[in-house]
Amino acid sequence: MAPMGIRLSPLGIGLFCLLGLGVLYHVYSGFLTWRFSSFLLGERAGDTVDLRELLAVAVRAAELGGVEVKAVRESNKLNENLKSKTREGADEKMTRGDLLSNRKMANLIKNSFPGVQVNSEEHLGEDDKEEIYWDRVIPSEIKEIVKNPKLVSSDSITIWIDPLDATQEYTENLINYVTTMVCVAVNGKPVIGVIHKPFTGYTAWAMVDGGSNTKRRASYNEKTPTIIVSRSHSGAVKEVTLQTFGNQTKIISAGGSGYKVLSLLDVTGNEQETADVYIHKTYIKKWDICAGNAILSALGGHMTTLKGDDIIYTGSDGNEGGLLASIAMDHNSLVERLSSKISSK
Ligand SMILES: Nc1ncnc2c1ncn2[C@@H]1O[C@H](COP(=O)(O)O)[C@@H](OP(=O)(O)O)[C@H]1O
Ligand SMILES: [Mg+2]
Ligand SMILES: [Mg+2]
Ligand SMILES: [Mg+2]
Repeated sequence: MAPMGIRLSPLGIGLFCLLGLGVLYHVYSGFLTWRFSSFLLGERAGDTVDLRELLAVAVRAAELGGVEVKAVRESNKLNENLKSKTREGADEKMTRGDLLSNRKMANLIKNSFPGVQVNSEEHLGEDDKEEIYWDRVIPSEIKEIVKNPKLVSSDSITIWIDPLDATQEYTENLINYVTTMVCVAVNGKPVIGVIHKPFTGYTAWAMVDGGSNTKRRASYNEKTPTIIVSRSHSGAVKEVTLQTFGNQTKIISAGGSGYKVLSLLDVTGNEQETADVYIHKTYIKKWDICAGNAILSALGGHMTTLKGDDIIYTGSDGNEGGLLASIAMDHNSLVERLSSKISSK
């Protein structure tokens, strides 16, 4: 008999310890898995990263950012302010939705892959840092489509984040145009694209030579295409489009570069208009277009400057040459049709 009247059986002690270990494992497993695989995979500059993991974290980041975007819009406290002016003199707005989404997206990606270059539209200050990590679980939907890991050097990677695309429309409560986007470029080529619609919950993703959860439509009108263009940064795009494709050409004005790329795909049932070609005439930033470019490339489509040049997603954040995006069409012939009209505008 023990002094306090409690008999300590070795079996009981063993079971108690096992239970305790189980609880500790449950609480810390995500963190430990992350630490351990960081150690194994290595995310310091010059080491390798798995593109399939980057795809999974990009999807997670776009979804988490989307939660913030939606919550701020629903709170009606946008704290809208003027960030700057575009070259054409339009207001470049920023809201609490842009900032909070950026905070989630940029922290998640930077913390989980500290060795890769991340360029985000919004600034992440010291006070904005958050200890959030990806749990390193690749969703089964991704594993079923992208069967194998794809290792590349982390030095070759540039990630582009747009925490809220179509801010102008967001402030006008035209929420269907709004997306969050992540793009992974390898040696400047857009290879992974994620476009998420926070207000419908739809996410399109694709990896070049890897697979995609979205597809092209069954048919496109190449002869008299429906053209989708910007509603708030249009420049002379309508004029040029009508001169190129004729006065009967249907032009859709829509907000958001992510939204306009989705309009070229088979995403019916997600509150999407559909179009055949996306044209943008003014200056635009790489975080606005990289994800769409990657998705189109993965599906066999094209996004180029208006002159047909590839856009390189390293270095400066601006794209000077406008934008022409198409899929399942003779892209070169579109470039030729446009080029004579562009040079005179
Ligand atoms: N001339 C320009 N200068 C700077 N950004 C531009 C631009 N034209 C378009 N953009 C950006 O490209 C995105 C899509 O624009 P649009 O809706 O006009 O097609 C928007 O991104 P953000 O909302 O992320 O800032 C917008 O700010
Ligand atoms: Mg944008
Ligand atoms: Mg933005
Ligand atoms: Mg912006």
